[in-house]
Amino acid sequence: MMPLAGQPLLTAAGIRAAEDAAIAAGATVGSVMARAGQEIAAAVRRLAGANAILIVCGPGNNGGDGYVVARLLREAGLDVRIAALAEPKTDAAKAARAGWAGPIEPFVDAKPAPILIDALFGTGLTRGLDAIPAENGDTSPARHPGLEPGSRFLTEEAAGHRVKPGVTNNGAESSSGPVAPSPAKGGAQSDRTIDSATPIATKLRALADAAQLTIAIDLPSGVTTDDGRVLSAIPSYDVTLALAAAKPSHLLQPAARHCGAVRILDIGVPAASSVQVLARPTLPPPGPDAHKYSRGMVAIVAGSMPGAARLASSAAMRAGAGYVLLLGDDPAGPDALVHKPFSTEAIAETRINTLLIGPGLGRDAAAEARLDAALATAHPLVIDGDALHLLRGARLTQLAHRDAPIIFTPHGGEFDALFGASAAGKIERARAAAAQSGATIVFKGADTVIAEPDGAVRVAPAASPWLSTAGTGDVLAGAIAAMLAAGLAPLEAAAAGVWLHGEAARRCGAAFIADDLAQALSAARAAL
Ligand SMILES: NC(=O)C1=CN([C@@H]2O[C@H](COP(=O)(O)OP(=O)(O)OC[C@H]3O[C@@H](n4cnc5c(N)ncnc54)[C@H](O)[C@@H]3O)[C@@H](O)[C@H]2O)[C@H](O)CC1
Ligand SMILES: [K+]
Repeated sequence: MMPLAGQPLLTAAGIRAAEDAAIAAGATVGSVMARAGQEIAAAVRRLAGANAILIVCGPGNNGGDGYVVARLLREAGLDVRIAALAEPKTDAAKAARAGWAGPIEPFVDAKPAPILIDALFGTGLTRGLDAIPAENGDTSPARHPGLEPGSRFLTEEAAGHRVKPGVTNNGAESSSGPVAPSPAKGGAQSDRTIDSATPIATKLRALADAAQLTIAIDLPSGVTTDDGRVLSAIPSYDVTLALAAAKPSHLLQPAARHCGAVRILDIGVPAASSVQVLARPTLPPPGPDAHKYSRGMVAIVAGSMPGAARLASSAAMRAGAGYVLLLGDDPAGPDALVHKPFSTEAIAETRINTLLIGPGLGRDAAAEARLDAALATAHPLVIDGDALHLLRGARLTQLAHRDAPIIFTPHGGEFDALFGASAAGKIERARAAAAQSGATIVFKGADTVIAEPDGAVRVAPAASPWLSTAGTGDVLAGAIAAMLAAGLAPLEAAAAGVWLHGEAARRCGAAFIADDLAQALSAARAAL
């Protein structure tokens, strides 16, 4: 089982191409499924201990994986039952089904077990779960008033989320040794009678609620593969075992929160992609000949809200910049922070390695003048906050003519204002914005996506939700500016800044403030 960091992210089409390449090299779908089954069964045995297992199988190859796993676990002496949504449709799934000697329960009538394994749908899911007619059960509108197959998806909000303590998306659970079943969960829910006439997602939630450990094979059934959408009111799993490679929906919200801890299983299908999970950066400490300018000089343009620029300055210093210059009228900040009034001469200082503009800049005429002066320099730029709002239109087009790197750090609102709102996935949107602007885009959020104009992408696993407090974006901008000033390429600088920011947040624990976060960057940097 591999953790996510640094791994390629493959779309449904990408994983099909990888599988085709493996088949061209001598594998068969059946041999790949057999290997997948072995890897999943080994992982389940480590996670589930000796507890009884229910595997729910769908009609495609995800269901096929389920049949193989069931056979292997039963051969290993475990108490395994299968409930099927429909007969297998693919040759490989039919062969896997034929290898299962035990009974098969109809999905709608399945009784829960302490361990639930979801093998209903994987990368082949095309619509919401409740739109799928169950062949072994009746989900017709006549039995389910209001359920029109193909026309009604339950909403996420309707689901309510089952949250289990101690399991995080980036892997807090042990990868060896059985997972001790949690104490009986929510008695009322565990004991409730499962109505065999409910739609698929409702039934799946009931089975999950009654289980002590839930494991999704490849993806939680009911999420898309490529863009993080949740199509039905599905449960949140404890563990998702990703086959061959991680998929974007393992990291993109809201799907990611349904995955639990994601582990990748090597099933002999090599995977490569320019879209990758954010990796821990390699940032060597300063060498013996280092001096303040060789470590990088960051200049930060202040504006009408000086606190934001100070936070960014503090972050740049503690992320490792050798010299931080605050250009504005605010004399406050640590003694190590150099202050100068803003002027076109001061901003043109040739020793500046990176100029950061936006935190607390304001949107008035003075702010516009400072932004135009910043854009007129030849410095590498990090553009955040208010400066992104002022960038719309002609200024954005002019940027394409600059030689030095530019990094934009928009949150969702700033991204929409700059590039337009869209229902497309976050990776696709960030890539298009990077290609259009020529800038490296750090599209912030619970699932930060970094995109380069050449199409390279890094996706960050979920960081601490406590980052949702004022000023943390200013800290991120400062950290990224320090990385760019140190000479890292824009993608690496953005990735390192995002990683340091997430690590600093982890170290801060709960209810921290942005000042604490900036302080914690020193320790995050020291951990590398
Ligand atoms: N990645 C690999 O190399 C391997 C992956 N394997 C597993 O196979 C699935 C993908 O299998 P596939 O058969 O393509 O798709 P699914 O099993 O996810 O389901 C497709 C199945 O379901 C039907 N369907 C989909 N959506 C709907 C809907 N809304 N309504 C009705 N029916 C629907 C569709 O028509 C198909 O019949 C992957 O995730 C892995 O788990 C293999 O092990 C091989 C190696
Ligand atoms: K699944």
